[in-house]
Amino acid sequence: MIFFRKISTMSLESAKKVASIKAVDAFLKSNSVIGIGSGSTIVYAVERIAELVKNHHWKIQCVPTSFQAKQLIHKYDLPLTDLEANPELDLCIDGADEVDDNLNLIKGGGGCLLQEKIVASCAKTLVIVADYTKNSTYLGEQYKKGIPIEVVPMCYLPIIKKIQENFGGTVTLRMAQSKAGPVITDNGNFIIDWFVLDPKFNWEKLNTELLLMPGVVETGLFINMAFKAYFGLPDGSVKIQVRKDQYEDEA
Ligand SMILES: O=C[C@H](O)[C@H](O)[C@H](O)COP(=O)(O)O
Repeated sequence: MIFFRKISTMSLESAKKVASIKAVDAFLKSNSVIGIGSGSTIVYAVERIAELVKNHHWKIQCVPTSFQAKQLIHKYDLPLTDLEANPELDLCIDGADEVDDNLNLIKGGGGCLLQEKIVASCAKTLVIVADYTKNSTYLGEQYKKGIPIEVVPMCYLPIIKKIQENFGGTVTLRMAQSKAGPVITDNGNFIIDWFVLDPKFNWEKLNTELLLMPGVVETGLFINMAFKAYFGLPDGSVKIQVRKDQYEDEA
């Protein structure tokens, strides 16, 4: 039993790695400013970025999307920058918790959605790297942990109540694992997770309505933002998916 579990964990990690390598090889160019996403998959992308930068003496600058991303940039000795020095990015590469068939995303499973969305919104191109478990037809098909929403701490309870009353489902405050109390984001806020994943939802409209609620800082719904997603598959190959309204100029 233990043996089989180990095999399946290894293949998931390899899937993250092959997807990351393929995406970075396709999109990374010298003299560019890159947004670095957060999570476990992005680690492989940063590893590959560092390899290419070192081997080809490329010049790039990296904008982090979280404390973790900043640490990764330092670890791999990549040049760190920010949106003040570089308000426009050439590329942002990031992971996702789920990707639907038109490249709408759920993000924030690791609590990093706000800076991720800001940095992605400043990039010409957002590329997603993920393993095969993230590749869904609709949001909520496989990701069962709810939609992460970052909120101002003082009003987490009224927001929970309003979301439940207005949209249904249940919303929970995300609690920390190794600390008493809630998860505190890199921005000093709380995360609530909304458990209603109805495939019939108009996610764009819903996202706008959530963002209009005072105290909601950002949602983990990334609608019409990603250009291309790379999914590592169990057999070692990579599936590439492009947003339907985008012109495909690179296979
Ligand atoms: O808050 C976390 C971020 O949105 C991550 O990009 C997302 O959770 C995917 O992470 P992972 O690559 O670990 O699945």
